[in-house]
This record gives sequence, C-alpha cells and structure tokens, in this order.
Amino acid sequence: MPEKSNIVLIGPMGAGKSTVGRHLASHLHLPFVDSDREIERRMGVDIPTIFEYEGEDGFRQREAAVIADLCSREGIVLATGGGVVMRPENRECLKRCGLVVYLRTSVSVQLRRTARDRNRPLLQTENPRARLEELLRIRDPLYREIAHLVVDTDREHLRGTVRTVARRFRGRLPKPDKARSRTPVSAPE
Ligand SMILES: Nc1ncnc2c1ncn2[C@@H]1O[C@H](COP(=O)(O)OP(=O)(O)OP(=O)(O)O)[C@@H](O)[C@H]1O
Ligand SMILES: O=C(O)C1=C[C@@H](O)[C@@H](O)[C@H](O)C1
Ligand SMILES: [Mg+2]
Repeated sequence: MPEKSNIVLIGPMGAGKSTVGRHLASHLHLPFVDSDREIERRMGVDIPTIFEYEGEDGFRQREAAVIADLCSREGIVLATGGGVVMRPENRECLKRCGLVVYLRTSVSVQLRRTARDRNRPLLQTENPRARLEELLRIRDPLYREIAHLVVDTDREHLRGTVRTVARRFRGRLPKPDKARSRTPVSAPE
C-alpha cells in the first residue's frame, strides 16, 4: 500500500502523462511535477543532450536520483518518464509514493502523438514503430506490476481520464468523519 498521498502517472512515451498530469493537478489544486522536466532543470540541458553526453545509463542514474527526491514529497501529481520502470529501485519507490496510474496506449496512438516531437532520443531511429513495440513488450508488465489503476487513454479522452483518476484518488482519502473516528482514544487510567 502507498505510504504517501501523491498521484504518480506512468506509461509509455505519448501516453499523455505530462498532459494529463498538468490538467489533473489543476483540477485537484495540487502542485504538478514532471520528472523529465526536473532532470532538465537540475542539469541545465535538455534530455537529448544528456543522452548524447552520458548515454541512456547516465540519464537513468539521474532519473533515479530525481525520483527518490520527488517521492519524499506529499500531495503532488507526478508525471514520470516512459522508462522509469526499468530500474527496480524506482518501481519500489513509486509504489510507496502514492496512487500509481498506468496510462495505457496503443503503439499507433503513441506514434501519432509523438510524431512531431524531437525531444525523445529513443525515437530518433529509422523505425520508431518497431522501437515502441519492443519497449512496450518489455515495459508493459513492469507498468502493470506497480499500477494501482490502469486507464486506457486510446478510449478515454483527456477530460475523461482526468475525472477517472481524480475520482479514484478522492475515494482513497479518508472522509473527515471516518478520519476522526479512527483517531485512537486513550483508555481511562
Ligand atoms: N488523451 C489524449 N488525447 C489526445 N492527445 C493527447 C492525449 N494525451 C496527450 N496527448 C498529446 O500527445 C502528445 C504527447 O503527450 P505527453 O507529452 O503528455 O506524453 P508523455 O506520456 O508525457 O510522454 P513522455 O514519456 O515522452 O514524456 C502531446 O502533444 C499531447 O497534447
Ligand atoms: O521511454 C523512455 O525511455 C523515455 C521517455 C521520456 O519520457 C524521457 O524520460 C526519455 O526520453 C526516455
Ligand atoms: Mg512527459
């Protein structure tokens, strides 16, 4: 069970983690943090540059450090990078960090949503479809391993996804009355 009351969005490139995350945070009046943007902010360069100079391994090390830091926060909506589940320590950390939501998406929709964006080094290949299929084959079981909720973003539009996650999140928060009745009452001496 999660130890903290955050919302963590996981899923492949183009699933909509950053887009859904921003809308969800504004809907719930919570701060929004995107781990990809946080890595770029700390490094002062963009993700393609980190891949160019440090390789994917270097990027993953920086990502793990950022995830560990962000998971110590409380009450945030956290959009993660598509490959965050590759490291077991990230999976452990995220599971405890809050409600983990897997935004599931087909490869065809991922391709459409990422076609114009050059900011994803793993897609700078001759055959992005084959790359996305291979990544999904490896990662889908890992996303599912830590997800508390799976939302199909091919079928649900943006607003529907935000509502579904918000409803589930609110359902997990203790109601004010119930919270009071759970407060331990000390026995008379
Ligand atoms: N539910 C949706 N319906 C239609 N378009 C969407 C939806 N979610 C995201 N998009 C569009 O798809 C593109 C990619 O979305 P986004 O950047 O949020 O994906 P991501 O999961 O954060 O990817 P990455 O792992 O690479 O950071 C954006 O242009 C966004 O506007
Ligand atoms: O799927 C991935 O491995 C990645 C997804 C992006 O969010 C970035 O974290 C980076 O481009 C790597
Ligand atoms: Mg993103």
